Amino acid sequence: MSNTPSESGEQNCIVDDNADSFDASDLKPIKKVVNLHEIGDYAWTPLAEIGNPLRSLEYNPDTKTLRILDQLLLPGETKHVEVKSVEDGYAVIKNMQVRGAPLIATVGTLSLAVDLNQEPALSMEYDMLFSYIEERCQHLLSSRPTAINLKNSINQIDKILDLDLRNMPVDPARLRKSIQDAAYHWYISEMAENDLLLKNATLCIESFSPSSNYKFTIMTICNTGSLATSSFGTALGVIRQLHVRNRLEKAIALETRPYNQGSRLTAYELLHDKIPFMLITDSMAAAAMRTFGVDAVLVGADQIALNGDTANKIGTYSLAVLAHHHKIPFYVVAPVSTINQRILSGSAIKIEERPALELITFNGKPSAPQGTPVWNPAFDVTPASLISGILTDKGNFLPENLASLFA
Ligand SMILES: CSC[C@H]1O[C@H](OP(=O)(O)O)[C@H](O)[C@@H]1O
Repeated sequence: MSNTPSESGEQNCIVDDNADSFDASDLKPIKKVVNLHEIGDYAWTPLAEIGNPLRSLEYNPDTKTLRILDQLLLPGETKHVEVKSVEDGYAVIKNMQVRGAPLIATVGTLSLAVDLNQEPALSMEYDMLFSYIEERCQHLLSSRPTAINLKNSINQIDKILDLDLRNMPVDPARLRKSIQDAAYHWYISEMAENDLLLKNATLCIESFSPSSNYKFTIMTICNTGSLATSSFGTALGVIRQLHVRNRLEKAIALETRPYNQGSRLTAYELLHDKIPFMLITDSMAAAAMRTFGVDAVLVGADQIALNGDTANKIGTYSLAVLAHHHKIPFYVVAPVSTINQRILSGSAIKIEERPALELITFNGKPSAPQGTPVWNPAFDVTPASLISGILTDKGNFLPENLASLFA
């Protein structure tokens, strides 16, 4: 937005429709992170030692069998679906039976491990198997374009393919096992990185506490918990940690139209864990910030550019603008596997558009006339200027310092 003084001295605002950042120069963005080495001793108990999360998936590495919790049916019905191939993996991701950037990567990669344990892969010669794996990976990648974790997990598979090709003599059984081991390693690593992420992020939030027993009120959007990861979650994982550490007053969860990850999934998780919270509509966010003394907004991510611009569920950008206006710290909580090292800014992030039907129906019933024209992007991009910090498994960063992770 730029102002050009008229002859009378009044200022005429010329709105720059292409401005990708909210530049309210009278409001300085809150930029503050703290890391473990700055705090010293920090009593920490991994959530895994406290309780079991809701499990979004079950994988048996011996039998190579995979089941996922069908999130389209939650909260009304708890039903598991077998994933027996990459095609099944593609379908459950595309249909959002599983969703959440970290979980998408883990389910997609494990579906490849399952696929290679049966025909036709089992009887393929090396060259055909190699091409088959490449094609199946590309198919998985086409399921949902914005969540970068899947691309990063498939990059690991590509590295194995390259290495295996140089390891003579070629052996299809060895190749299958390498890919299956890598998929399982990605799954186990996702859980390990979640613990580190929660330690770093919770420490950072707690370090802003005005007293040692202060309880935080945290606002969050979408679902970033055990139903978006293989473990306890990112932003919602921090809310879990604050609760078990007796440092949470309440969470304020946005329902997150139109898929309603907040009302259907986050409320489901918070009730399951008996965590104090309240559900609000997306349109209530500003009034809630003004009414309930929100201490911080914590959100997840689907893709983070090297400058810290962050793609996340649609509505996140408006939440960042509101947080900025209300002088509330706004944090992105995400594993490093959500960072896209190949892009410098958020303008390069491809935003997935979801089917119109998801916007004009609710629970299968019309919520708008058939044929209503809609715009239904699944994500938006929050500029780094509105982000107080990016909290990761490898440390907490001011957005402008994020690229140092890869220097
Ligand atoms: C752990 S971050 C999950 C991330 O993914 C969600 O999107 P979707 O439900 O469409 O997969 C949302 O953007 C969350 O922040």
